[in-house]
Amino acid sequence: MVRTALSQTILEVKNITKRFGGVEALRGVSFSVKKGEVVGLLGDNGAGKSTLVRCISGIHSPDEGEILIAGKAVKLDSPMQARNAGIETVFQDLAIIPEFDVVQNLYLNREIRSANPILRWFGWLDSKAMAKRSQKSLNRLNSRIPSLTEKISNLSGGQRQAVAIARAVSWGAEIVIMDEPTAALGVEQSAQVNELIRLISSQGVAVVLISHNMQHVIDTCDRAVVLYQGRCNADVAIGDVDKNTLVALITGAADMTLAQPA
Ligand SMILES: Nc1ncnc2c1ncn2[C@@H]1O[C@H](COP(=O)(O)OP(=O)(O)OP(=O)(O)O)[C@@H](O)[C@H]1O
Repeated sequence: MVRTALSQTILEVKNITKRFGGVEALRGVSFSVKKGEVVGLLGDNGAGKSTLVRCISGIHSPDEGEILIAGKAVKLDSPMQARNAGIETVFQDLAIIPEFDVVQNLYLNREIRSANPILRWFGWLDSKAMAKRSQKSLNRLNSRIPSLTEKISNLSGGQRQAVAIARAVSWGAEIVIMDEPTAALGVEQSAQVNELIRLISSQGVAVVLISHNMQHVIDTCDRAVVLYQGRCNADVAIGDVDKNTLVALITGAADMTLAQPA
């Protein structure tokens, strides 16, 4: 599926190198993502995908290279700095608390405190405001979540993903990175998550998606960036490749480095 991405480049990763002792996990990786674009980040086990995502999320500091947001170089030395730069990452564990309800999870660590100074002093939260804004965020995503007061443990895997994605975009993220969002889901739930990814991209959010599922990549992404042994092996429009080519790029049987845009 190919959609017209908005033309402004929002994320640029330039020549990122990251070493762990003697292991060079990333060797001069560059790629960029436009507003509203969905880019698949592919690669075999150990290719460097998680390390790259961790550099963009402020968890690892690259040894070399730079990251630009909307054309400006940014220092992402902590997850908070990445968040402040408009980058949200939905990791596989989703970082949601099963015993908490939907609103509590959407506002986890960012609770709205009561407007009343006395109640505020006692640490009271503004539940009404959080519920109202949560409803708005979920409406924006055409949510199928039954109730805001539903405990996360009662939701399906796809609905949990939806809560994690809603939390990411409800804070105004311009770039959302997702690590294997459909890995643990069945066919129908995966399709719903894909729909959600397309929806946020149509609202201008740039999405970087780690996936090992080629059909998912073909169905959801505009472009694929393939890592092989820490290097960028290809940066291709999904319309220009088929599943077999993607697999060949991932295993290193093919290399489209020369075909990449300058
Ligand atoms: N904290 C670390 N310390 C040492 N080596 C690391 C560390 N993190 C990653 N590596 C190494 O860096 C390389 C890239 O690993 P990375 O986890 O980024 O790959 P990946 O593409 O995400 O793999 P997978 O699909 O299996 O998650 C591997 O050789 C890995 O062993």
